[in-house]
Amino acid sequence: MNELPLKMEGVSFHYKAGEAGIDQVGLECSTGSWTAVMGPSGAGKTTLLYCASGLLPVQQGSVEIAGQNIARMKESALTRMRRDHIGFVFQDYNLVEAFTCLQNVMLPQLFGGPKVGVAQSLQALKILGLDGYAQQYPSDISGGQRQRVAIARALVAQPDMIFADEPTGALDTRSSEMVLDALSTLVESGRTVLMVTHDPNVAAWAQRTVFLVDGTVHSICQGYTAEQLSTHLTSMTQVGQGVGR
Ligand SMILES: Nc1ncnc2c1ncn2[C@@H]1O[C@H](COP(=O)(O)OP(=O)(O)OP(=O)(O)O)[C@@H](O)[C@H]1O
Repeated sequence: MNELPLKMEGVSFHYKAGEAGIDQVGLECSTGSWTAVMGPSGAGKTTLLYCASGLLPVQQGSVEIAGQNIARMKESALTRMRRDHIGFVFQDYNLVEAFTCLQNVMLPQLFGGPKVGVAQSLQALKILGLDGYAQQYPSDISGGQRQRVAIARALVAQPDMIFADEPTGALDTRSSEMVLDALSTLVESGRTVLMVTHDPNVAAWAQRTVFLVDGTVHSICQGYTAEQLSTHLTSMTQVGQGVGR
């Protein structure tokens, strides 16, 4: 069995008929790859991520995660799929404030996810530079540390796919680097990451960047530097505004 962790074919979603969304998006992510999604504001980046992860229902096309088409799944099966195969790292961290960092890392098993031991969870916190923070509560730590707790949770749950939406959005440069290092650790351990970002410096950490314009895939750039991505994004923005068409 050698299924792609993520395969999207002809995926369309519109919030209202004839209005903005995404159109006929195709995207394949191979195991252990890191893909960034960039594009002008309103291009459909978050919509793509939500369709890929089953948070929005696909109206046309198919989305396969680990070989299973989620576009036609019932909600209960989709919930199981998310629990067993998907990790989310979003800008608002998704931590439970009433739980310690350690409890947050162990959270997925409360919902029937894979059994994760205390030692394994402490090790994940350690890998993410959070040694000594296990008994702290989210309200007592910084944004970057909170984000790394969310990544530690993704690390122990070992999902096939990790969806990240502006994972460094609210962080300073040093915290951003620690979070991106943490995502690198996940990718090196064979996880697959699809990440939306508006920041070329963040996208440059990924192996390739998909550019969306007006809800469709405009181009895919492999191995670009932050500067090259920035230049490309500027030209996209002009395309998005109708210049250069
Ligand atoms: N809940 C919604 N209802 C209606 N329209 C929406 C909704 N969410 C997003 N849109 C519209 O769909 C389009 C794509 O939005 P999306 O958030 O996916 O873009 P984006 O590329 O992530 O934008 P940004 O970079 O500004 O976050 C935009 O025109 C947006 O206004």
